[in-house]
Amino acid sequence: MSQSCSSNCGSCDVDCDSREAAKNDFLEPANPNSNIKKVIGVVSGKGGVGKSFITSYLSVLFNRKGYKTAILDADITGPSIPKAFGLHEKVKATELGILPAVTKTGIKVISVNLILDTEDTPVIWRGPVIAGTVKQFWSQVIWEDVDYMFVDMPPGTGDVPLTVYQSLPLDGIIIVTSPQELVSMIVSKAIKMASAMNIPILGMVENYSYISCGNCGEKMSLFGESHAKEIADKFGIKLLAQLPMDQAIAKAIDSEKVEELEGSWLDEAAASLQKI
Ligand SMILES: Nc1ncnc2c1ncn2[C@@H]1O[C@H](COP(=O)(O)OP(=O)(O)OP(=O)(O)O)[C@@H](O)[C@H]1O
Repeated sequence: MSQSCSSNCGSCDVDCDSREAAKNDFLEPANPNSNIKKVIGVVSGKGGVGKSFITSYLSVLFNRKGYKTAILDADITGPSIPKAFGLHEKVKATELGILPAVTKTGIKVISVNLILDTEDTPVIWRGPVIAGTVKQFWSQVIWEDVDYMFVDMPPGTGDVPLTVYQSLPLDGIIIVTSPQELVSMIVSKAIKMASAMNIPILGMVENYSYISCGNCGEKMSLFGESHAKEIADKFGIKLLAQLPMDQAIAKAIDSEKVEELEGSWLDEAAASLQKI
């Protein structure tokens, strides 16, 4: 702590014990029966860039490596994780807490769609209720023996990402983007929000970077020249991967078989994230 500390972290940028204590004030306690080693948030500046696919496939890769893996779907109004894994049964609860669903290969999942009466029931809840649900997914679910948890965040920089940043002990986030998004200020906002909250940014993933010609294999950019590297360099962030728009990906998600998908697109990203 600096000698001139006023205990007001909002007006000071020194990274000291006092700031760490202030940050921990908002942390939601995990269920007493949980044991979670690492928590990685997956965020995007806007919707539809493939954040849920990246969350799902990273989990699949970590699970294949032998890590006990889990997904907390914090995208309450647009949950797409259960469908990618073909999970449709409601989760059960005991007096100790909620038991997460388990996918065919053993990935633990919680999502609002595993709780609602029907999957097409819209979530018409106000912000604080949505944020409260995310906290409950952390504190009331029994996350027994998890090496890596991936949190699929709602897009944008609103109330729920803020709640996740404050309530969950994130080890870091990755930012998913697409070439067209980069021409706007949106990615910068997401990066700046995480920095303002002192959340480490582990890297950036650009989805829909190109398509490969089925005949000659030539890579074609659909949305013009990528600025991913430029943005990553500007903020001193690692560009972890650039993924193509690939029919096999869309097909695996649509047929609820993301666990059967084979592709090396995120291998290097996963190897880098393993080091945190
Ligand atoms: N690289 C890709 N190639 C082909 N299809 C993809 C790719 N990435 C994602 N998709 C498909 O695009 C759609 C949107 O992806 P996804 O749900 O992951 O986006 P999102 O960013 O999580 O959206 P939201 O923020 O609205 O939840 C899905 O149907 C998914 O299967």
